Amino acid sequence: MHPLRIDRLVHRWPRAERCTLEIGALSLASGESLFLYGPSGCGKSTLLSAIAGVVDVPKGVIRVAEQDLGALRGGARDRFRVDHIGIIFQVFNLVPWQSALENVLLPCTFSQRRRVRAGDNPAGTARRLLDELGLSDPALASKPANELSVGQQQRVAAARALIGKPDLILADEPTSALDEAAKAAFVDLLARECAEAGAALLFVSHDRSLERHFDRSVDFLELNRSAA
Ligand SMILES: Nc1ncnc2c1ncn2[C@@H]1O[C@H](COP(=O)(O)OP(=O)(O)OP(=O)(O)O)[C@@H](O)[C@H]1O
Repeated sequence: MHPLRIDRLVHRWPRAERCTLEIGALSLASGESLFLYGPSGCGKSTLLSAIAGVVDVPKGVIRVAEQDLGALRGGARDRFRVDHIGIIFQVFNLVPWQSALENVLLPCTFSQRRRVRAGDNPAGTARRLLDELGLSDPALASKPANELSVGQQQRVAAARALIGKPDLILADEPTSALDEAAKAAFVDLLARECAEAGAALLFVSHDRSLERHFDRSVDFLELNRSAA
């Protein structure tokens, strides 16, 4: 089973002069981590949005866990996304008034698959993930997300993406607010947690200093013919 397989993908934003994406092929094996690097504005976030099924692609096929996303519509696509994909956004998109623990458990409230895969005690699993990601203090787990530091919020977002073992984790430059040492530590931890959960990791960034933490790295401008 491939967590991700992309074939001849083309995407153009409305009113854009040219295509943002023209990608021949890209695939990820289970447990594999891929670092996709490229300059600001080259289309990395657009690619992740297409894989997450939040923007439509008029041409090409995106398969997540062997499911063709183009064959799913509306609610079915939304359910598929939360069942199979964990997403760490550039801005973490935490629910600000909910505690760190409640934020981590969110996918389990929307997805039965994630709830079952989180084990008999999803709250215990959430605490373990927070602990492994460096938020072991119970006082932090019960704090509202908007009272956490940026680095702490990032760890909550990573735990939320990982809970219930989705097949694929998409990470959109989640380290931009951190200093060099914290960045490296976070990426290392994230790659390890993904490998342990058997999830494939697609991490996009402009910062090549992070490259060494991943199994494979690809230059977005080479992958994407529209940049040529
Ligand atoms: N919702 C949108 N509507 C129209 N155009 C968009 C939209 N989102 C992005 N774009 C355009 O698509 C191109 C690629 O943007 P994208 O955000 O994918 O780049 P990126 O590589 O992720 O950049 P960054 O590293 O700065 O986040 C840009 O020219 C941008 O203006």
